[in-house]
Amino acid sequence: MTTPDVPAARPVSLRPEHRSAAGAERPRVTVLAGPTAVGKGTVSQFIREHYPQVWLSVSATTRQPRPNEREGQHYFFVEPEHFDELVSRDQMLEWAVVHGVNRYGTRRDTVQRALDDGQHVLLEIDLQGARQVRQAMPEATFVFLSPPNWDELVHRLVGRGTESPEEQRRRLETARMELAAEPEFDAVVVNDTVERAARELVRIMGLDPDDHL
Ligand SMILES: Nc1nc2c(ncn2[C@@H]2O[C@H](COP(=O)(O)OP(=O)(O)O)[C@@H](O)[C@H]2O)c(=O)[nH]1
Ligand SMILES: Nc1ncnc2c1ncn2[C@@H]1O[C@H](COP(=O)(O)OP(=O)(O)O)[C@@H](O)[C@H]1O
Repeated sequence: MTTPDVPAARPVSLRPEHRSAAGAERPRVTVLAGPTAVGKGTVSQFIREHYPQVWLSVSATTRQPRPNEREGQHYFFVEPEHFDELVSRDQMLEWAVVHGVNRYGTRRDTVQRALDDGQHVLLEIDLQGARQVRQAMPEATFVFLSPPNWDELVHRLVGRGTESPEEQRRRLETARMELAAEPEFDAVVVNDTVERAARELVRIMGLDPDDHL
């Protein structure tokens, strides 16, 4: 995990109308973070399929697409030069180098547009990005997705089979650090089963988990 040398994140505006009716203090932006392979992508995908009332941000990344991934659906796959340009033009709400090589970031304008449209925004990002959003938007809700236990996390990482043993070791080292950051978050959701975790997350967002497709 590398901390990028970026200036303090500039906020998108969170006006009163960006807060839900459930409470004046409940913001419409929720950040979901957690260690590698805990199931962030899986829970996010469940929410994408079942809760269209949630606007799930699509990140830009410099990494190569995996065979099952679609441009604009999982990520916007961009060249490193394009990513540089987005950063230098201050178009990233947050960004980070994740797992040592690739950059990932959230575009400020798309988040702003979703908020202006009255949507409930969910950002699935890494810990470094969550900390940047915390600076930019302290009113947002920060949710940590946690594994039932360490062995299950290892099992999920190995079972996914997308990383070499060397890369798995590296990610597990990072995961230990990430797990230690749990107290920084407003809420912890244990990803025991995908549906239960997704429902809990939706409830934390101030939405009705029974209101789904
Ligand atoms: N900071 C930041 N992290 C992101 C963003 N999008 C994805 N990530 C994180 O990047 C990491 C790698 O994601 P990915 O390449 O899909 O690999 P995987 O999560 O290990 O399957 C995960 O921890 C994501 O949460 C983003 O826009 N900003
Ligand atoms: N609740 C769960 N129970 C069992 N396996 C899960 C669960 N959530 C995710 N997985 C599996 O764990 C692996 C890692 O999930 P993924 O969503 O890729 O993690 P992340 O995005 O956090 O890196 C995948 O193989 C996925 O199918």
